[in-house]
Amino acid sequence: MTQPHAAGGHGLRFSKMHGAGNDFVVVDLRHGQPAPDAALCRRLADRHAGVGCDQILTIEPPRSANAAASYRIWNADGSQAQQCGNGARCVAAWLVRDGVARAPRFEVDSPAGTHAVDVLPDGRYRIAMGVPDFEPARIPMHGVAQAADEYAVHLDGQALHIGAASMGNPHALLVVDDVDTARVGIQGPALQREALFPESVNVGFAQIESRDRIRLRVYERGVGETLACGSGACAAAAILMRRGRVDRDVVVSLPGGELQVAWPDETGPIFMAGPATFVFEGEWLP
Ligand SMILES: N[C@H](CCC[C@H](N)C(=O)O)C(=O)O
Repeated sequence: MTQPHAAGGHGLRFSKMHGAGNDFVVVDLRHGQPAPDAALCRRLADRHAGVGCDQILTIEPPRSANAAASYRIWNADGSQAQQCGNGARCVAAWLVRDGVARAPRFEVDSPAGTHAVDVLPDGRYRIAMGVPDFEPARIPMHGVAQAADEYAVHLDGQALHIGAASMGNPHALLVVDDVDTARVGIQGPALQREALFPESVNVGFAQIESRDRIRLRVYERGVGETLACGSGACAAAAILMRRGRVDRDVVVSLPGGELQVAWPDETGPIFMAGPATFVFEGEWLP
């Protein structure tokens, strides 16, 4: 596959960004360059021989009438994903810097839908992340007829109870007493391998500190544990709000930073606010 070439250069120009420590290579494909294939994504994501990132985000022409642009998402292992909350904020910041999106409010399209973006006075970005979906067939979960607050799974030699939701991408949640001692590296990949999740799953481990504060670690599909997961923060908050364990507006504290998640109306979108940071600009040499 030929390398997508930026105009004038020999290589692929990119922006390195992160959202609360979840880091990205952002590539502008609005001028017809081909999307990266799985092999190129793996090379870009490699933290020794490549740039190093959790996901690759592409900026592409809008798919809906009023959006400034659309984006797509590839994990470090080359697999494609339908949503990336931290990535959505970085795409929004990229579009504002590029001048194609006008603060304070515009829209972006993801594979999961169209999202309103608010540029907040403190420099954070708030994304309407869509309505969390608890329907097992759409998460997807295999062999589960009815949505429930908890599902029993036998994992890591224990009988565990998980929550599950889709933000366009699949999420499972385990509530733990202490995220610092949670068996993230064992139970995360083990749950991903379960037939229960035919498309694998992002696995969150949540400690409820108060009714308006959750600590969360996420073992992501296609990456492993990341410093933050925006769609995972939304899924965790939505699951715990639905169970009545937390209020409708919570701080989600992840190893890489804090996100604010609010879900005022169960029939409406869940909102996630947080930072988006530019780190450097680069050129990928073929
Ligand atoms: N690993 C995820 C995609 C990235 C999600 C995460 N980085 C976020 O901020 O939402 C998946 O395969 O569904």
